[in-house]
Amino acid sequence: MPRTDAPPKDLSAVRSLMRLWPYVRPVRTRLASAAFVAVVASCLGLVFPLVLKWIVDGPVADRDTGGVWLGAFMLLGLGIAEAVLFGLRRWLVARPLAGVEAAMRTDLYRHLQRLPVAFHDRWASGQLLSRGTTDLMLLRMFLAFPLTFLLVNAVTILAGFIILLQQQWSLGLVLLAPVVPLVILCSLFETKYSKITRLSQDQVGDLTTVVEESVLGIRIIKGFGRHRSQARAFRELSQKLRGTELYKARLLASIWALIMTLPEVAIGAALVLGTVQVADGGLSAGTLVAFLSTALALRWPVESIGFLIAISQDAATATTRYFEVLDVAEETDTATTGEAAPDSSGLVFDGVEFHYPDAAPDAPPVLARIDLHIRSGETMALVGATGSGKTTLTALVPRLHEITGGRITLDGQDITLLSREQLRELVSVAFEEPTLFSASVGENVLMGDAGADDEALRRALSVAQAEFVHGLPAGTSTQVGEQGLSLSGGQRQRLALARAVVGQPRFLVLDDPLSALDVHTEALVEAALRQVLESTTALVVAHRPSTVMLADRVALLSEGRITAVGTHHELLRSNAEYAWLMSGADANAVEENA
Ligand SMILES: Nc1ncnc2c1ncn2[C@@H]1O[C@H](COP(=O)(O)OP(=O)(O)OP(=O)(O)O)[C@@H](O)[C@H]1O
Repeated sequence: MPRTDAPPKDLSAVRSLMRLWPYVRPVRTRLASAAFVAVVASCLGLVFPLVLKWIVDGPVADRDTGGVWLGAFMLLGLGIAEAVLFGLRRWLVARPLAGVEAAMRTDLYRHLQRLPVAFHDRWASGQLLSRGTTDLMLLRMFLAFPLTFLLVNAVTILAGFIILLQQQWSLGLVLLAPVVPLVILCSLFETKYSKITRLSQDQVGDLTTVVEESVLGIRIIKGFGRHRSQARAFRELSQKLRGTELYKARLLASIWALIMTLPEVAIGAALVLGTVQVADGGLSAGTLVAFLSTALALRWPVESIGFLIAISQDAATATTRYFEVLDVAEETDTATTGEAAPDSSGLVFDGVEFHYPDAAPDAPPVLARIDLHIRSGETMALVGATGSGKTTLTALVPRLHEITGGRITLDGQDITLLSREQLRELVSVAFEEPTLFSASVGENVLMGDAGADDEALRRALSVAQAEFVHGLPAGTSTQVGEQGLSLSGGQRQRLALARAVVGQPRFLVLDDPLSALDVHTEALVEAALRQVLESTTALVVAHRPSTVMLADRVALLSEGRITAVGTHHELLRSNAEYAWLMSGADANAVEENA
């Protein structure tokens, strides 16, 4: 399973979250208004004790029933106003935050499409999926709730303590006493929690990868009766995640217990001291009621801090994980206008060298000193033992991987100096593993040339001997299932071939495109392909003599080097490795047909 390669950057939570600013900027007015409304609503909660003080020291002490009713209506009005303001806050943030999440998800998807193949080789798909789903959901939750409430609670606590100190400064100081230990405890908690939250989110990514692999590989799992071992592997991973989540919960529970206990003890102490002061006549009963009501009103803002810090830390980790992907450089376009005018020299590999970015530094290159000239209009077959580097060589032409030495030219133009758009117009590819998308048959083929018309589609289907599509329930509009799994391997390969030829490219790169066809269909496709190859310059990876026969010449790739070039018959006579490879293929073909 490929894994992520980005080392987690040790950014503080605030610095990580600051990176969200470009996405939050467009909705900053709404968010600021929502925060303002929430601050007002929360501070309204602090007015209740003042009204209570007025009721106790005024109408209750004076036995004024009318005054008590007036106080009760004031309290009711305050309650309604508080509820309406909190509702307004929710309404203000809901729509813009859904927009922020959608914009971030779109950017991530767009960026993933532009990242080099080497990146996708290294990163597990589940890690990318979890960043685009759970991580973004965490971020939306953070922007909707903790971001506002950290501010709201801070303002409320500040305002509350000013009121408390004004009412009775000595009791206020008693309540302030737990602040210092709480700040120290919260900062210790944050450090521990940030590590465990990173681990948990990475484990969610690993779990997503396993689910995705199992769903895509369900045929293999069932075919080999591996469902029990797969389920066991999944259980082990989910147990690990469960352990991490339980540890997280324990951490959260312990900080929450401390955050709740210390203020409660302080309130208890203030209550005892306050009662003594009332008994001594140094404090009015109304002031003590107001004081204690204010302290109780501050309980939730204080107690929720642990929970808010935890969600903020989850969000900071999610932000780091999101930007780990977004910070990876996209493929660059180095197109220059001063490039030589095209000639008709065909496809030339000139001293090409390549090693995979993740290969060990001392490992020999996968391809070394490749010099190969495929003349304009010529078809060159590429033959070699398994693992000799054929697929790698074909992937270099459309720049799925960047060469690490030498150069490749198409009709005299260096491929690294062409824009990717120009390159895609010149070169078409079909791989051994034909990938189709959840779209109609026609749309899948037209991916090869978005501007192609119905006539071009019909011609491409005919060339690839894919006329079976006309017999499908909705013809070319028939939807193919995920990854084309509703079609047979041979049908998928023919559609992939049709996709490669639909744009009538000048250069065609085919990686053993006929491997999944039966002998009769292969003969038909070959006949049609022969016509296409006449008008293009082609490099075709071939394993069987029948495919080699389509080519004008053959290049033999051996351990990453071109060791012989010639016609099929020349090489059969003069090259033992080639003769062995071809006879091996023959033997296989005989076995297959037996
Ligand atoms: N993404 C990758 N990262 C590192 N090494 C790779 C990667 N892909 C392939 N290789 C290595 O490069 C070498 C050549 O692989 P390649 O797929 O090009 O061979 P091939 O000739 O096409 O084989 P086959 O005929 O079996 O398809 C192999 O040793 C393989 O292990």
